[in-house]
Amino acid sequence: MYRYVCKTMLRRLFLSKKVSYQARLFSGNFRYLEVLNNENNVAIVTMKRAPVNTLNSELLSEISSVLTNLDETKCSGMVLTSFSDKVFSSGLDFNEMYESRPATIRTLVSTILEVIIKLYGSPFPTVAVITGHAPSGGCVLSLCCEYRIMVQNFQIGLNVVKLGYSTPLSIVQLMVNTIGHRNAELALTSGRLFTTNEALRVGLIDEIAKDRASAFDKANDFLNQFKVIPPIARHFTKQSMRRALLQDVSINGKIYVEDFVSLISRPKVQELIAAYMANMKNKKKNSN
Ligand SMILES: CCCCC/C=C\C/C=C\CC/C=C/CC(=O)SCCNC(=O)CCNC(=O)[C@H](O)C(C)(C)COP(=O)(O)OP(=O)(O)OC[C@H]1O[C@@H](n2cnc3c(N)ncnc32)[C@H](O)[C@@H]1OP(=O)(O)O
Repeated sequence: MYRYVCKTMLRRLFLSKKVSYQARLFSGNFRYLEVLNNENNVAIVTMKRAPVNTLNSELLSEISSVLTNLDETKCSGMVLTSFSDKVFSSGLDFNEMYESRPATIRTLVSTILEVIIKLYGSPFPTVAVITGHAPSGGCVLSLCCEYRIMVQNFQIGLNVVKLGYSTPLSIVQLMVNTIGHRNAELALTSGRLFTTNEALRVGLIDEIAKDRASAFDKANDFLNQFKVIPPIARHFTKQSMRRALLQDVSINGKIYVEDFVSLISRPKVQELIAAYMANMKNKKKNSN
């Protein structure tokens, strides 16, 4: 009873201030995400898994829940960003891929697949405000958004070949849809990470911002243009543009996941991941 009264009072308080009750409650419910609604009913979703927003199953599953909820509550738009001014996301968590049981890798991979489907196919407009490096899985998250604004002097790209595994077909397609076939082939086969300036030149991002605040201004400008567009017309047009990839993933998703799990589990790939992790640690030690 006491909990009910408190909840009702909180709800009235939030509604009276015209602040989204749902989104406000969200911010307390997640371990690795903060979700706030702005005055335009745009959800600002901030990843906050310190230090570098490594994408483990828990963070991904939180993103997935938020996406479902934003769809159900008909938000007007979403900005995906990072708490950090250095890293947007460092990609999938090696700790869930290295020396892990296939079931652990499977959970990780199917959860990112779930996020990809929901984010790429979301009815509301989406913007990635990339406040730092966005390698691999970090780049994938931003590619699923409709618009990418990146702060200067960082790197973004899909470096997965360097880890010894091939880029899954649908991820290749995401890249091709964004930067074209030729540029995608060159980038993916070499595992290239682009600087912010290079990323703009090739079309991997849409705008450069000098800092977080200016990136948010640009994100608002992007989202505001949709105020005069009927949402259904916008949504169907987005679906038409994205249908091929979404259909492929919903039909073949399970096969992609299993392929990825068996690829990651190969001893050679495990060795490469171990070497890559050791190299990261060494770099850090030498720079200290
Ligand atoms: C659509 C259908 C799809 C079907 C297929 C299904 C699924 C496929 C899905 C997606 C495909 C996309 C593939 C993704 C694979 C990956 O994402 S693998 C991860 C690749 N990531 C990287 O290569 C980046 C590695 N990290 C860095 O380069 C740097 O950390 C950084 C991001 C540039 C930041 O540097 P900074 O100096 O600030 O920090 P540190 O390097 O000191 O890092 C801090 C701390 O965090 C640890 N760490 C960093 N990254 C990871 C990681 N990815 N996993 C685990 N741990 C990580 C690092 O070791 C440090 O730890 P500490 O020394 O203990 O403090």
